[in-house]
Amino acid sequence: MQLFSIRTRPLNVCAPMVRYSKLPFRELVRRYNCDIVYTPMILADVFAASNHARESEFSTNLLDDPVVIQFAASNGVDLANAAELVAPYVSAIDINCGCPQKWAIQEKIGSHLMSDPETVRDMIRMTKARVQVPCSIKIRIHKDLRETVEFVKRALSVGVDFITVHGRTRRQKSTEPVSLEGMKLVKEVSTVPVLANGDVFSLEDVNKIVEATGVDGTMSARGILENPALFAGYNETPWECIEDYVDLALSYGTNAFIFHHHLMFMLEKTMSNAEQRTFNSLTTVPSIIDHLEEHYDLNIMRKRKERAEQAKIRLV
Ligand SMILES: Cc1cc2nc3c(=O)[nH]c(=O)nc-3n(C[C@H](O)[C@H](O)[C@H](O)COP(=O)(O)O)c2cc1C
Repeated sequence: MQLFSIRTRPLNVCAPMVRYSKLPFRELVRRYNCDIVYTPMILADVFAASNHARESEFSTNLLDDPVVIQFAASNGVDLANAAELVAPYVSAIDINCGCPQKWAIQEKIGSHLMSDPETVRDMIRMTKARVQVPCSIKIRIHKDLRETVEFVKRALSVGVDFITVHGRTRRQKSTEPVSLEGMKLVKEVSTVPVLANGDVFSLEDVNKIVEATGVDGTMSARGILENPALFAGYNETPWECIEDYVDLALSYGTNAFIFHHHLMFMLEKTMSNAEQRTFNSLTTVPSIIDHLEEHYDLNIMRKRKERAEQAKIRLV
C-alpha cells in the first residue's frame, strides 16, 4: 500500500498467470522495472486443505517482495482459511473475479463472482477480519457499466484495499479491445488505488491507458510473457533478459514444459517458422540449453560470473 502512496509514476504490475507467474519469472520481471508481481491463481480450498498443494503452488523468498497472492474461492471461509496460512509471506491477498473458464463458473469462482457481489463482499469482510494484510479484487467489467459501479461500491463498503480492472466483460475474448471507459469509471468511483489490465504490450500502451483513465498503474499478462522487459522500455525481449530467465529457471529448478513455454513466448517473434518447428521438438531442459548454446550464443557460465561480480560490487 505504501508503494501506491509514494509513487511518482504509474506502477508497473505483472499479472497473475496460471503456470507462468511463478517465483523465477517474478524475480525476472522485477529486474526489468516491475513494481508488483502476482502469483498464479491458486484454489483457496485446496491450498488450505493440502500441504502438498501449498508446497507445489506457492514458494517465495526475501527477494519476492512485493508479491500479491491470488486466490480463487467461492466463499469467505475458504478464502480466509487460505489467507491466514499465507499472510506472513505476502504483501496482499487478491480475489480472482475474472476467470472466464467454464469449469470455474461451474465451481462458482472466477468471473461467476461478477454476478454475485454479496459473496465477494463477504469474502473481503471475512478475510480482513482474520488477517492484517491488504485484500484486493481483480474484476472484469459488466456489459452494463452501472452494474460494475454497484459491484465496486459494495467492495469499497467493506474496505477492499485496491482494485484491478480488466477492461473486458466475461464473455469478451482477448482479441477484442479493452474498454477504457469501463476502466476510467472504476477509477472515478473508487476511493482506493486502481490498476488497469488489458492490452499492455509497451510503455506507449501504459501511457495511453493512464492518460485516458487516470489509474494508478497498469498490469500486463500476454505482453510481459512475450517481453518480460517491457516495463523497462524495451519493445522486444533483449537477449540479456532471456539469459537471465534461463539462469533463474535453472537456479530455482523448473519443469521442461514451463521452461519451453516461457522461452517460446520470448523468442517467438524472432524465430522463423522452421526455427519454431525445431524448437518445438525439444522436450527436455538439457536439449533446450544445448540448442540455445548452439544457435543463440547462450553462455550460462558467463552469465553466472557476471552476476557474481555484480553481487561482489553490491557487497563492497
Ligand atoms: C497464460 C495466462 C494465464 C492467466 N492466468 C490468470 C490467473 O491465474 N488469474 C487471473 O486473474 N488472470 C489470469 N489470466 C488473465 C490475465 O491476468 C489478464 O487479465 C488477461 O490476460 C488480460 O491482460 P493482457 O491483455 O495483458 O493479456 C491469465 C492470462 C494468461 C495469458
